[in-house]
Amino acid sequence: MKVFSQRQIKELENYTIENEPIAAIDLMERAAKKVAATIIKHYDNSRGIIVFAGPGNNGGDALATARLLALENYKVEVYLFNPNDHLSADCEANKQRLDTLANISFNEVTSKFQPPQLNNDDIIIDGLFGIGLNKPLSGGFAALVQFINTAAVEVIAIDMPSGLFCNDNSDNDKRNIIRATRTITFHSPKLSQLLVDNQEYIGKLEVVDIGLSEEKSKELYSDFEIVEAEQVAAMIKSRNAFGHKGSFGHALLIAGHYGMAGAAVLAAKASLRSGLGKLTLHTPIKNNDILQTAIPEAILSHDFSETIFTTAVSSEAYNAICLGPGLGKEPDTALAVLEQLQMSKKAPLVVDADALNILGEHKSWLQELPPATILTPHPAEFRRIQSGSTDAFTHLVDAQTLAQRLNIIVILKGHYTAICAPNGKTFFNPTGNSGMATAGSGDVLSGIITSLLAQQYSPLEASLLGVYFHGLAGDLAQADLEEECLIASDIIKYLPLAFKQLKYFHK
Ligand SMILES: NC(=O)C1=CN([C@@H]2O[C@H](COP(=O)(O)OP(=O)(O)OC[C@H]3O[C@@H](n4cnc5c(N)ncnc54)[C@H](O)[C@@H]3O)[C@@H](O)[C@H]2O)[C@@H](O)CC1
Ligand SMILES: Nc1ncnc2c1ncn2[C@@H]1O[C@H](COP(=O)(O)OP(=O)(O)O)[C@@H](O)[C@H]1O
Ligand SMILES: [K+]
Repeated sequence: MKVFSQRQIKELENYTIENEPIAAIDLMERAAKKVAATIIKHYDNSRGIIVFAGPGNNGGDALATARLLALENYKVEVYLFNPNDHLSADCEANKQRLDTLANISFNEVTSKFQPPQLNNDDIIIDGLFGIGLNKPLSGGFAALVQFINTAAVEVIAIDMPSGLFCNDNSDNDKRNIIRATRTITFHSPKLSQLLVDNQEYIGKLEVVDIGLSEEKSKELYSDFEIVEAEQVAAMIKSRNAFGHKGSFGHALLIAGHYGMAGAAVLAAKASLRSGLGKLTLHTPIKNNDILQTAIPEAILSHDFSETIFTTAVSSEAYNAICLGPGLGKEPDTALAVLEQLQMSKKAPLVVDADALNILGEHKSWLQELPPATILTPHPAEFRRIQSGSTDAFTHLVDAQTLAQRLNIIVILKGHYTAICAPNGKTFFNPTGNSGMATAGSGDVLSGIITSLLAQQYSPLEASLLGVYFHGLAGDLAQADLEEECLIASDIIKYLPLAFKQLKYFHK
């Protein structure tokens, strides 16, 4: 599913109006019916509804929704804010349509606003501004947003929480953005709705279909996409019935300083549970007993050091290499990481965890990353290697720039993990849940991706498929175990089910 810009959504709307064809006011009515139906689904008509409408089409949606709810016997109080004595045509038309209804209290605010008394179980509908916002809110609208945000009632935003831009909010004044309980957005999620920073404004996101042209949606190009099950299911290779362990790749995992052998176990198990033929695990000598016991399927390669990684390994024998889980950051390990990067030009490479932290301390070494390398930073790791910013949109842009500059893939982990490809495209992953916010989940992901790389999936396929599988296994685990109880090993335990679900997606 593509994620469209504000301009593209407008284009889609105009195309639909001209070619369906449908009058703009009827498209607004269709949108409002979806909003009203969603509200009716969640809240019965004992709840008082206070509608705040702005002067544009978002306000028009809000007025139409107010009318539809009043017709369902909700008690509705409307405030239409029209400080410049100018309403969009369809907002004006919906204002006229309200006139015919007796059971709505309607107030048009042109200058002074007397805030209403609110009861605790009232619901505010925020229809001030949608995707047409063109500058941060200020003045009277900012004051109104602050009033709404201090009210102890549920707030439902239409299309966007008012004050939030569709893309970049890094310079926005965050005090002047509606903090909604629920946002009902039209057609598809907007970019800012996928970013962690904005969740406190969006609340629960619901996407409603308002019948915009599918033909035009297909035609429009977007750099941003949300991955779909069908798309990744189609990537899965069939397994040769006559295949032997050499047919399914030999991966090298360099992981686990003494005291962090668990990271190596998790990555190793996840790789073997994802179709890999053979795994060599390079690790300090002291990890021998625990690893031989915990993961007998892996072949061990011992470092010269008892406790840390100090010696790079020739990449010749391997189809994929993973460098980083639980590696530590000792100076000798850092030098070995540099050497490993220089020696890994032949096999596709995944760089994770402490190997990323080492790159953060030696930024010039990023130049040594072989083309098509996959980096898997969580936000703190990404800050160390690339971006001083704490803003999620800036992170995304910086990750895209890094991927393009070094011709690599950057997987920015989190809810809606962003997979930034070297050609400028970014894919958001829809699977996964907060139960996966538990130590070791990232090691599992590196293991899965490395395994897929070794099986000859392209770096982009391995990233998209790996991240999707990881999240799906987490979701299946969560369905049985509850988020609170999930640990990283459970993600591995549910990988077989995740594979099954995707492999038989089309059957
Ligand atoms: N795009 C679609 O497919 C559809 C859109 N609809 C609605 O239309 C909305 C977009 O409508 P509009 O383009 O009229 O835009 P909005 O209603 O979001 O806001 C535009 C109005 O607000 C003013 N404005 C923008 N930023 C301001 C600021 N910081 N301070 C004060 N005034 C400001 C603009 O000058 C304009 O008058 C969508 O969010 C959605 O709610 C629906 O009616 C139906 C379908
Ligand atoms: N709330 C969440 N929703 C979806 N996925 C999540 C969530 N929290 C964490 N994850 C996933 O779990 C993994 C955590 O990785 P990471 O932070 O590197 O863990 P660790 O370093 O402990 O192994 C990432 O793949 C991330 O996308
Ligand atoms: K809104």
